[in-house]
Amino acid sequence: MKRVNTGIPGMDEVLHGGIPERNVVLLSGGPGTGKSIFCQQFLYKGVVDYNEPGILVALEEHPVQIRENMKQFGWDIKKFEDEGKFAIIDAFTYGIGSSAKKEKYVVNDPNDERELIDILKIAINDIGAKRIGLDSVTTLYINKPMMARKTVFLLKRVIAGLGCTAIFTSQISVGERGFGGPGVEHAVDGIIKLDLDEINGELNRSLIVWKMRGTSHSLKRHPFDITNKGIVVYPDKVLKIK
Ligand SMILES: Nc1ncnc2c1ncn2[C@@H]1O[C@H](COP(=O)(O)OP(=O)(O)OP(=O)(O)O)[C@@H](O)[C@H]1O
Repeated sequence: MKRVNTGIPGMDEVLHGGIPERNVVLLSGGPGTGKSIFCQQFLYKGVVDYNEPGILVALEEHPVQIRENMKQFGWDIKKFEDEGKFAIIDAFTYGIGSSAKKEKYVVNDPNDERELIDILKIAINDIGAKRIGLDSVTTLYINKPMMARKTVFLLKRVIAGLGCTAIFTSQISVGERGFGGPGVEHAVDGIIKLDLDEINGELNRSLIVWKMRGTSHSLKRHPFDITNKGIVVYPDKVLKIK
């Protein structure tokens, strides 16, 4: 089976070789745990190191802000957007008129999953995308939890059907035990949980792979850092939080 390298140092070791191709992975965590950075690194390194075009579906942040945030890690995506190897789908600035017009791919109503899927399909075909990051999937069903499973399956069919591999970020509260609700947790192919825990007066970052269809993987809680070059995972270290 083909695997997709995450582009995150140490992470492929934790996944025993990378994410199985066409998997949709839920990247779940509380506020500030590093979900957006993980997702952006997966996409950026995909283009730069593996020549795999990527699409970021932006539901939580302004595309301009995303480009700026990525730059602080040295990830300048504008160049790759111009070369047709990277695309941002703006599903954030809807309803505020002119600023949305500056973006090439714009979703006018993210509550209409058909529109989102149509634009996603166009963008995938335009750039030959292999990787999708959707930040965050929570936004798509926060007002309609009964629709979560249906929405995720719709997206999964399109993404896997077109040969892409995806990371969907999922927002949970501090201390919450789940990953984003049963409808979503069972529908996705993989779950990676990012955590921030206070130990001896200091916040510690760690992650754990809860499930990953198509591969064995580490069952340990691995510490990771966010550096000025992005996320680094320590596959040989284990963090005990209890
Ligand atoms: N240049 C940097 N170097 C080190 N750490 C950084 C840097 N930039 C941001 N961070 C850390 O990353 C955190 C934000 O990460 P990120 O935006 O990926 O979180 P998130 O899980 O998506 O959060 P939310 O759900 O609240 O949007 C910051 O709170 C900060 O601790």
